[in-house]
Amino acid sequence: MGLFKTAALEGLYVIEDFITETEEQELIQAIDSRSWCGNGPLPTFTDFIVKRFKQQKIIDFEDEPNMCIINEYEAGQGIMPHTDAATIFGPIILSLSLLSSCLMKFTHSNNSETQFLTVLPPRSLLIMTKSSRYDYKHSISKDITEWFDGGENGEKQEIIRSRRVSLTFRTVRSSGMDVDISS
Ligand SMILES: O=C(O)CCC(=O)C(=O)O
Ligand SMILES: [Fe+2]
Repeated sequence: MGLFKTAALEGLYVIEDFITETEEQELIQAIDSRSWCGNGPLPTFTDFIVKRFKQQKIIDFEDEPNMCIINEYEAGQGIMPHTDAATIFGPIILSLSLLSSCLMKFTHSNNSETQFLTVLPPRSLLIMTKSSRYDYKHSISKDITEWFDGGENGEKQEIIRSRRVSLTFRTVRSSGMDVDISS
């Protein structure tokens, strides 16, 4: 398992093979077989992931995520640049990628020319903290084919996008819990 710090962006990490292929398949089956929208405790199929966060000391016990959002991207879909709301969510954002690789772009909020790209391979865990979490916007393009030339051996890596599912774990801050986001 390789933990690497991506492109010298403070607080950004990607852990490859955070889950196995079997676990990935089981998660997809669980996600595809039900409607998982709603409030309440995290779905039980995510229990082993949260346990692993603790085992690997990725989170402190008091920072245990209390929210998981599942995003699905078909080829040709992405997510616009944004910073996860600092007033609502805690300091650590964790995103587990399933099925397809993609590139995530980090653009500095005060200087759009300062950008970093990182590959999110399937089964990898993205850890976004500190500067990467607060000072940058993150986005995923709609491109079906992407190129990444920040690899270790300097070779360009081609990424062909297909269906990607991500599980993003966050801690809703207790003060944020009082915010009525339905109106
Ligand atoms: O799909 C991802 O990995 C990121 C999702 C995301 O940035 C969000 O839901 O705020
Ligand atoms: Fe986000």
